[in-house]
Amino acid sequence: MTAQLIDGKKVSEKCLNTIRERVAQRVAQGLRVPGLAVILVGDNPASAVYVRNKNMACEKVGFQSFSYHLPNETTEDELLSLIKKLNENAAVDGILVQLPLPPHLDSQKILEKINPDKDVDGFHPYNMGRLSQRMPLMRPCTPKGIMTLLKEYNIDVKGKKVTIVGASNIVGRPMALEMLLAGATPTVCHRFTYDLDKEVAAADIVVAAVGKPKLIKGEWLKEGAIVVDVGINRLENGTLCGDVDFDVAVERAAMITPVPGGVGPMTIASLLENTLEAAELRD
Ligand SMILES: Nc1nc(=O)c2c([nH]1)NC[C@@H]1CN(c3ccc(C(=O)N[C@@H](CCC(=O)O)C(=O)O)cc3)C=[N+]21
Repeated sequence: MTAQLIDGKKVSEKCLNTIRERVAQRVAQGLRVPGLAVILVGDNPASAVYVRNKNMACEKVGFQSFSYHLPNETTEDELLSLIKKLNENAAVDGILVQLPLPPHLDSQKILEKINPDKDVDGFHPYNMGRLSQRMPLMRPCTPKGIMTLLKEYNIDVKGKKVTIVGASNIVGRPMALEMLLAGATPTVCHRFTYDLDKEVAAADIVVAAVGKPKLIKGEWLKEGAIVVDVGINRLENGTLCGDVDFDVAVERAAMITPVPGGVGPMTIASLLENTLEAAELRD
């Protein structure tokens, strides 16, 4: 069996079209265009690519985008005063501080200063707490995008065993909360997990979010599993590769997301959805 590809690029374009129409309706009603502010500190080359993709997506849907590229030496006070200014700016509905930040900046401390109503990443403890208590407001973009993608492909997660590999604040943990909310039975694996291969083999759905190329072997998968690969690893030859050994996995899985063109574009679609929702809530 060869797995069906889950086309995140296609689904994300459909999401962006819906957003574009809703923005046009807002404008027709005399409402303001949603505004998204993206702050990039330093010059991580991968971050620069993502920020460019976000700006292009904003343009596509008709959002106003505010882009801040600060030098690597930016101090905590300087970054906090920019966040304060954006919290107070009525034209800004969403604020995103691109991670990772340079090591001298404490990202947790900084993210907590974003007004939770404008926290379109969903990383503020208030929004994480809301999700953990089954009352989500702003939902972290990558897990949200994955839930949208599964729904588009009519994959019902209720009752399914879902193994999530990676327990980060930005993907693994909120992914587990989204899966719980949707009625799945999630298991979260991390660096101290014994027998990762057995945890993966038990899963109906595997979500890989560790950032280690081909860590998840195709042979581990249950025959007919659904595989969601969040990893974006740039190899020395310049090509991108996921956390799953795709070539073997594609022969065992029923469905699989490619890298690129899988989860990445859905993350951006969710970010724009969150920004539109933030604007609607602030109207
Ligand atoms: N505060 C914050 N929020 C984030 O949402 C956030 C972040 N920081 N830091 C980095 C990660 C990563 N991320 C991606 C966004 C788009 C693609 C994307 O568009 N990927 C395309 C192209 C990838 C490429 O060509 O490099 C694809 O997978 O097809 C990937 C990854 C958002 N992140």
